[in-house]
Amino acid sequence: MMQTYWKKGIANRRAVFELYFRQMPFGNGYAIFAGLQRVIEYVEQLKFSDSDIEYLRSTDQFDDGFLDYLKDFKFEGSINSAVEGDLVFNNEPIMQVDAPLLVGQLLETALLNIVNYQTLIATKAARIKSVVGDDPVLEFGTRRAQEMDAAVWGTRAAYIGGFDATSNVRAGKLFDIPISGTHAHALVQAYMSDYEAFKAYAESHYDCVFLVDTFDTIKSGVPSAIRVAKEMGDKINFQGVRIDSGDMAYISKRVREMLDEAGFTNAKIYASNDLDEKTIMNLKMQKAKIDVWGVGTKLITAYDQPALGAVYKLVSFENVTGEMVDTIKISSNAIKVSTPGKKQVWRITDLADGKSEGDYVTLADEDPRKQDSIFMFSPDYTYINKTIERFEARPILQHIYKDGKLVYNQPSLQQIKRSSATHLDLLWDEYKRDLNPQIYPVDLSQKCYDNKMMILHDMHDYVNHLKF
Ligand SMILES: Nc1ncnc2c1ncn2[C@@H]1O[C@H](COP(=O)(O)OP(=O)(O)OP(=O)(O)O)[C@@H](O)[C@H]1O
Ligand SMILES: O=P(O)(O)OC[C@H]1O[C@H](OP(=O)(O)OP(=O)(O)O)[C@H](O)[C@@H]1O
Ligand SMILES: O=C(O)c1cccnc1
Repeated sequence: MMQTYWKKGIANRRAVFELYFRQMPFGNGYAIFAGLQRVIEYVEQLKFSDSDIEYLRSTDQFDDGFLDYLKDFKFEGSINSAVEGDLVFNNEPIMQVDAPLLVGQLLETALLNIVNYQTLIATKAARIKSVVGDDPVLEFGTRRAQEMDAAVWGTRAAYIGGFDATSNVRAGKLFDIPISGTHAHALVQAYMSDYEAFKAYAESHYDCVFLVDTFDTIKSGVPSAIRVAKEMGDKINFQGVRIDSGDMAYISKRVREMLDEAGFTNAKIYASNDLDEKTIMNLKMQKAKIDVWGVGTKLITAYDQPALGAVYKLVSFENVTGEMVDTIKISSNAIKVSTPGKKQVWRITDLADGKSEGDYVTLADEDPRKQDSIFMFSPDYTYINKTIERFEARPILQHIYKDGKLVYNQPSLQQIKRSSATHLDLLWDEYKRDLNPQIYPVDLSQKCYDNKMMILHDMHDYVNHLKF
């Protein structure tokens, strides 16, 4: 496509692309945006090396002139985006590229790859965090992640979404995420004895969490952990034990009794084994005595919904006379009809209660802050509407790149994580429940809606009059 644009002389025409997803992941009431840091890293290194160009030449698909042009390629144009940790919803732009057509086109797949994955994992993490409450929850997924990059960036996204620490030490180093972990069954198997293994571990570590389920949790694992903790006394910090199999409600209660009877009332019970928000909620209902949750596979692979499904669509394009013309993608499936025009998303907060009323999608030249009231209506069911009078409108898409230059000061990961929790506080609980949440309104301004309808009718007219 880049070669076509270049050869046909439209490569430098201004094009606006927007990235959005159509359905809320996991049936959740909100999603947590993540991926911007990696998008910036990607854009910063965007160029074609000599070996890239030689490779492209070897495919015999490209003109020499086009390949010469690629030698000096660099990102130019502007990117507006939701910022990491903010809440985002379906059918609203969460990233926007306003750039020469060829540049915007090149970014499509990379941006989708990054935002689709990281937003999905941050959202899954937030769902899990919502059921663990104040208990610590640890990211344990690296061994099951879809390769190493997913493990590291997925860990970062999970941290944004509410996880407290990770067993991925590289993610700890790269992003300053707290690291935490216990030990595996192999250590116990190497000694073929719980007691010998825990003793060896205790003699080589200060902080100790013993994995007690290798042979028999109640008969061997926990008694051995207690014995080692007593023998080592102050020489170690006996943090607790981890259970990784069996009926975790029953076993955790038994383990709690044993630890308490031995005087280790502060020792914590860690649990892992295919946990997710459903199992955790269920274990809590059963009053399982679990203090710390280790979650791996089902978080890092977004097990119950492995793709967010975000798309990247051309919404406006410069015509031959230099005017911007809004574009549409039509489908017989209503949800797949794109909304034309360069847009902005405004989070509307009712000043009376400080809670979010919904998101209001306008064309980019509209500013609801200049209005006394906003008429919000559902674009699918226009009879569902409301007028808001005392409100605050916060723009969700922020300037990240302007005319090729990075203009966004990236906050620290800690700030991002905190901002995510603050944004969630502004959402009514009805949108935050795990099961069948209320649907958060994402409404189009009248101007944006009318523009869409007009273009839709024009395109239908055009198609109906085609003759071949
Ligand atoms: N009391 C409980 N209520 C609901 N789910 C539980 C309870 N206890 C354990 N689970 C979950 O049930 C599943 C049990 O899986 P599975 O049978 O594979 O584990 P296991 O046999 O105990 O151990 P292993 O992983 O070694 O095979 C896990 O997802 C676990 O988190
Ligand atoms: O279950 P997850 O949520 O993915 O959490 C991580 C799992 O990884 C480890 O298991 P391991 O690879 O040793 O296999 P196991 O299932 O036999 O314990 C650990 O003991 C957890 O069970
Ligand atoms: O530290 C742990 O106990 C751990 C880490 C990753 C996966 N499973 C367990």
